Amino acid sequence: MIAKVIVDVPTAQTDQLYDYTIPLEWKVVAKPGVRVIVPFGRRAVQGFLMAVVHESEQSNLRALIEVRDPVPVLTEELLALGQWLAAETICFTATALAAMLPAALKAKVTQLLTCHVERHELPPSLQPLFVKQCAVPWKDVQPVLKRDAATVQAALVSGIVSIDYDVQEKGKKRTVRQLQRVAGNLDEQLSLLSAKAKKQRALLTYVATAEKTMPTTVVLEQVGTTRSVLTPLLKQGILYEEEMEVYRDPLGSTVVERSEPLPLTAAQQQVMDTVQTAIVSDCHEVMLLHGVTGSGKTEIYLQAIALVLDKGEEAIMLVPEIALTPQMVERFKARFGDLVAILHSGLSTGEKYDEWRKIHQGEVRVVVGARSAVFAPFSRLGLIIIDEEHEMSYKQEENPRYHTRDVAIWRGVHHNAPVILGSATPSLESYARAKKGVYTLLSLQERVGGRPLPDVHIVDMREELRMGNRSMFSQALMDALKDRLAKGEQSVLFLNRRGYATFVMCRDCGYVASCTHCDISYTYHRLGHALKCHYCGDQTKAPTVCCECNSTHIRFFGSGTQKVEEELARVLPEARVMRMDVDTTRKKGSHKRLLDAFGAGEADILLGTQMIAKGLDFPHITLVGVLSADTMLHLPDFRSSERTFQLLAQVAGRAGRDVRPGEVVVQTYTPAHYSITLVQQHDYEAFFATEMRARKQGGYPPYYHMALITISDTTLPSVIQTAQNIKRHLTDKLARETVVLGPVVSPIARIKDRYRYQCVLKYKREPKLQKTLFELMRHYGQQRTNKKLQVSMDVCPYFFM
Ligand SMILES: Nc1ncnc2c1ncn2[C@@H]1O[C@H](COP(=O)(O)OP(=O)(O)OP(=O)(O)O)[C@@H](O)[C@H]1O
Ligand SMILES: [Zn+2]
Repeated sequence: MIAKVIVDVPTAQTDQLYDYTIPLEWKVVAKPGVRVIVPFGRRAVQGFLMAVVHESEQSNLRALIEVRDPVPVLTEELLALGQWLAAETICFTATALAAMLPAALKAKVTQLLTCHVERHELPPSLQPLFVKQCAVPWKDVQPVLKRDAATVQAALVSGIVSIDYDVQEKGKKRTVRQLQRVAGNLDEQLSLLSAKAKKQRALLTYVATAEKTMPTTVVLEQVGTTRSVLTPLLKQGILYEEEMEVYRDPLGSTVVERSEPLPLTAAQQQVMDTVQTAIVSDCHEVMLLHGVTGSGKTEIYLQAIALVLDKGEEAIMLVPEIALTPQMVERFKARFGDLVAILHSGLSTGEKYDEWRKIHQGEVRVVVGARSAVFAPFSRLGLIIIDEEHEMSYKQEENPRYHTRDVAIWRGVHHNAPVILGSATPSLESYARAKKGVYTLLSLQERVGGRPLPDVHIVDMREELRMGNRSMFSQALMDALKDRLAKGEQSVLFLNRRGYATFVMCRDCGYVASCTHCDISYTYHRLGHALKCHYCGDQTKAPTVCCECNSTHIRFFGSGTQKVEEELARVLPEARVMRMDVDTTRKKGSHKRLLDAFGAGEADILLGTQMIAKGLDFPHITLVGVLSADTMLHLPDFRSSERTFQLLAQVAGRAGRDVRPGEVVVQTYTPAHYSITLVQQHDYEAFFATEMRARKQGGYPPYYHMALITISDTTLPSVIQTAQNIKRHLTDKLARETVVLGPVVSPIARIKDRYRYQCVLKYKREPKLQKTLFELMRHYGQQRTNKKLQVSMDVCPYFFM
């Protein structure tokens, strides 16, 4: 038997499969999808076992050293997906495969495989091993295996013994000892005990009559006794303890009340009919659900998932990281209870591993999660939903640089399962595809219950300044806030920034404090009076004198959430303000605590960043204020208008979701920009048309494809040299119609002491793209002379910085 292995070595020549013989002791576990340790050159490296075959064309095969998993961690489907992903995104297959696993499995430490006794019918050759304990390291079984392989295999196949990771492994699995009674008649067992041993009798009776097995500690507590009473019962073999795995529960002890499906509105029902047909007919189809904010998209997701579960299949529900609010999670837990696993970056490595294991072992059938949950190892996938499909966080910004939408569609095709993309403001790419009929377009034009979309007022901040108002709040916003305070209604203030001030500048010489390792200005944080670099994390004390001219006129520009909070306290001292940003939600569970408190009416104004733009569904919010709508509009990125429109529409969507109508005040310095005026008119169609014209004119997606190649190195001349070589190579190899822009210096010219240059490709059709980029990757990945050089490639770039 020969194992075909992809080794996890970034400098491997190609994504070639290397062949290894499988030693006898690993045969039972060496299946496609397990991680293995193999000899590679003079080292032992990790790899993925891709296939087991009978013959090899390679000569002088070496044996694999070890198998790391008792059962495959990747299904055959995911192995194939990994190969596709590597080719599509120009990265090594091993990198793509590793991206599908939870962090706990990415650690390089060797996990100990253990052999457990499951039933007391051990074959004689195995008995000596298990006299004292019911689990032994797998390596102890190997000598037996060499002598008597058939018996061991039979014991594994019939489930008398099983192989698993070492349960004691720290941080990976959590276990408790549970108390159980050996089978048999309770009265007979009681008769074995002395009549005077009242505590022992009580304990035994309790265990015998309890409805379910419980941890030993709980039983002892319930019976009101101690371990000393238990010990004799264990010795006599009437009770025994078993190590049981317990999952860490990310929701903690919160009890979620069950919810029932709501009767759908006519518009929802119409959408649901199409979705249902797709689900029932087992056909792959991509549906784009364009539904305005508050139109009841989530209820459709819930009912679609219920249909899939009825069919005995599984569903993946993807939400942007930032929208994965406790509110959202609870809606799914409330409907599907323990059938749901949750995956997001707020979980600890251990919690993520537990949630992943529930999926892997088939204990749950729905996963609600951020980007990487698209790789959930389900085998009977019936539906994938991507909520807020336009969100940038669906694009991974490190290798493999995939877009979640593409992966979801690949899996949908593989499983003959529908994919639903949902958004109030679909990405231009998706909407264009829906208009062309590539996706099925479904739409919900109105809010549930016929509630109106909020009135949007645009305030020209230049005008405010001219009238002498220099504060960060316009008169209109101030009046509206006061009005809500008087009525006891809630408001949301949205600021597209965090920190206290965006940058620190000397008013005399204009010097701006910036990071010494990155060409980016520092952000001032009031806590600790510190300057932080948001790129490399560098931190320093805020200056009191300018380091250029020694002036003391240092000013903190911009307005972060902290500064707005202070300002609010000054101008509206009676208002109870709650601030929600990265700094106030760092602690685990704080996100939920803040939102619960706001929902319970403990604050009048919720002030926050992106974090509050999405998914919030609070009935008492009647006012939304956007402090500065332009922050994103002027970024050097062709998608900046689209992002501005999407974000404003989302934030506005938080207002007036219940009986009382909502109002939105948008403060801006560019009131005439179509991204802003069309939000006021709630006109996505018009925005789409206008923006599509701009894209066509500029030669941008969805009319053209783009690819971004970023070159970075520690010295400027070598970056420029390499960038020019790359440009030449691309121009030589690619079609004449393909435009190769650059090399130019990247918008952020230096990060972590590395200089950065970029080339941008624009093309309609470029059959040689993959091949050419792989050549570059291999060439520069191998150049050992200069380890500092990095060339990164992104074939669907979302960040051009
Ligand atoms: N059929 C229905 N009957 C009554 N209420 C409903 C119905 N469908 C949805 N709702 C309620 O309407 C509100 C808005 O629905 P939901 O949050 O699903 O909208 P959404 O389209 O997902 O919004 P957003 O995109 O803004 O997050 C919720 O409070 C929800 O419980
Ligand atoms: Zn820095």
